[in-house]
Amino acid sequence: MENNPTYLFVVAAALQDRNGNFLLQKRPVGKPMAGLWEFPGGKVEEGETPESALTRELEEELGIVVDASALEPVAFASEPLGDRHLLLLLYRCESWEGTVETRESAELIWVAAQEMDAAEMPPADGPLVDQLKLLHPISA
Ligand SMILES: Nc1nc2c([nH]c(=O)n2[C@@H]2O[C@H](COP(=O)(O)OP(=O)(O)OP(=O)(O)O)[C@@H](O)[C@H]2O)c(=O)[nH]1
Repeated sequence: MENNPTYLFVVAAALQDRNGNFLLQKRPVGKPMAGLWEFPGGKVEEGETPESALTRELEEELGIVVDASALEPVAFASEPLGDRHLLLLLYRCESWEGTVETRESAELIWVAAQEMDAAEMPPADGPLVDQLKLLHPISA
């Protein structure tokens, strides 16, 4: 019988602006996969729900306040990552309070899902981007 994998439980946001573009941030130097573009987010900590973890991460990383009810599940990734197994839940969010600005000296870009193939992203993100391409346009 195989050992159970150790899960790396991560939540991330596809923040969408009024033009339909999504926010990507560059992973800072010093972290694994530094330099790759990713959706803002991070690990779910003990005692947190996925949604509370994501609202915490968005405030820490970008200085915005998001209501959990504004997080719309859109895709997930499940795949080996090093000696662990990544479970990543991606939510779309198109409403928040405050102005998006990095609190972690990360580079930020707003980009259409159709243009994300040009951005170098972690391997788990390819299928997530494909799902974003299928989404309906944002509500007027
Ligand atoms: N935030 C985010 N993480 C991703 C994405 N794709 C992906 O494979 N990951 C992986 O998910 C994990 C997230 O961990 P992290 O180190 O960013 O989380 P964190 O902010 O809680 O980090 P820290 O507390 O260690 O500083 C990393 O292994 C990262 O490579 C993505 O699009 N966004």
